[in-house]
Amino acid sequence: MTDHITLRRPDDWHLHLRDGEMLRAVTPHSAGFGRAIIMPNLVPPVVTGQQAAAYRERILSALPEGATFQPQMTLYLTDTTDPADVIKAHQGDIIRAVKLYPAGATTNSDSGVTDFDRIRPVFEAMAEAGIPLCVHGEVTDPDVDIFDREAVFIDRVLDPVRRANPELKVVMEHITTSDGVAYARSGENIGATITTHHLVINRNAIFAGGIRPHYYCLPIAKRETHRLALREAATSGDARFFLGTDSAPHPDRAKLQPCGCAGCFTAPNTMSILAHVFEEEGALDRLEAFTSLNGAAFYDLPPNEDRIRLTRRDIPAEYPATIVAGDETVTVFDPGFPLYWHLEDL
Ligand SMILES: NC(=O)N[C@@H](CC(=O)O)C(=O)O
Ligand SMILES: [Zn+2]
Ligand SMILES: [Zn+2]
Repeated sequence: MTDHITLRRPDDWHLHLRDGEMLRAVTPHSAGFGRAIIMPNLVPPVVTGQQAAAYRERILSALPEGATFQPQMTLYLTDTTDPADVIKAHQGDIIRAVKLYPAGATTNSDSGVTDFDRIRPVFEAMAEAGIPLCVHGEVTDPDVDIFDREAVFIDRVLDPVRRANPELKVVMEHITTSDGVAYARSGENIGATITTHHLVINRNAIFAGGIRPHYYCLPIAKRETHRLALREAATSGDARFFLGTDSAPHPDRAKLQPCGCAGCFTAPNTMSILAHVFEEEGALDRLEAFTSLNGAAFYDLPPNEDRIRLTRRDIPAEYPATIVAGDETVTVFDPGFPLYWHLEDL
């Protein structure tokens, strides 16, 4: 049995680091990644190049000594985003991508896009400059069942946007369904991130013996057939699929509420969980493609040069059940199985 694997340093193509005390508490847990696409859904959101540059500095100051982590910033697209500002921020090497949240789809998305016609000039400018659009792909129509919102988004929004802008590079963020997998496979200029937790849990986990707020995230976990489709895609080696953990910390106080926040905090144990999943699928030799090669290639970046090692030991890796952020605690995602793969920095 394989007992260790060496990978190029992984990247996380979808990450929430928040701000303030939370930023300082969670950033060290992602510092072992080479790069990460940093989500802009702060309060208020990161909408200008200037705000992205300032946020980048705050992230860099929260890194532990010696970390090589490079935050890749994004702008939060609104109905009033100025195409010229997007282009300028990209040319100035401040941003790597632009993030589309349909208004109201998820955490801190109130300023998201309500009118796709108004932002057409932004898409055109991005397509021309080769700036990827990262999409939270769920419709917000309350008449659409929450488990169908991704599939309906593909038909009603994503496919029309891509037909109107075939040159626009699009990342379907945190896909959760076989529909998402099939759509990502269907065309050009498209990629899809898959989270760690959606490879592990299906929707039963949210209701196992009672309500489990720490397994509630958006898009919500779907039925088992979809989890299996995600596993197949992630472990297939297909270059269109890559890791975006969507590690999304919330204070436990905000999760454990009558109306609790969506998000799973997976940064501390992601690589150990992924090694477990890929081993179960007999695909350890394709873990590096998923975590360290495919995403970089999509973003036209070279893979990281340095390496990490994962070693399988008899004693499970230890990780904290919660971390402290100022006066708050944040619960770490519990995959429900022991983690025998230990991560070492080389
Ligand atoms: N994934 C989540 O459940 N939550 C994310 C937002 C998002 O990525 O949609 C967050 O910012 O908390
Ligand atoms: Zn999202
Ligand atoms: Zn997210």
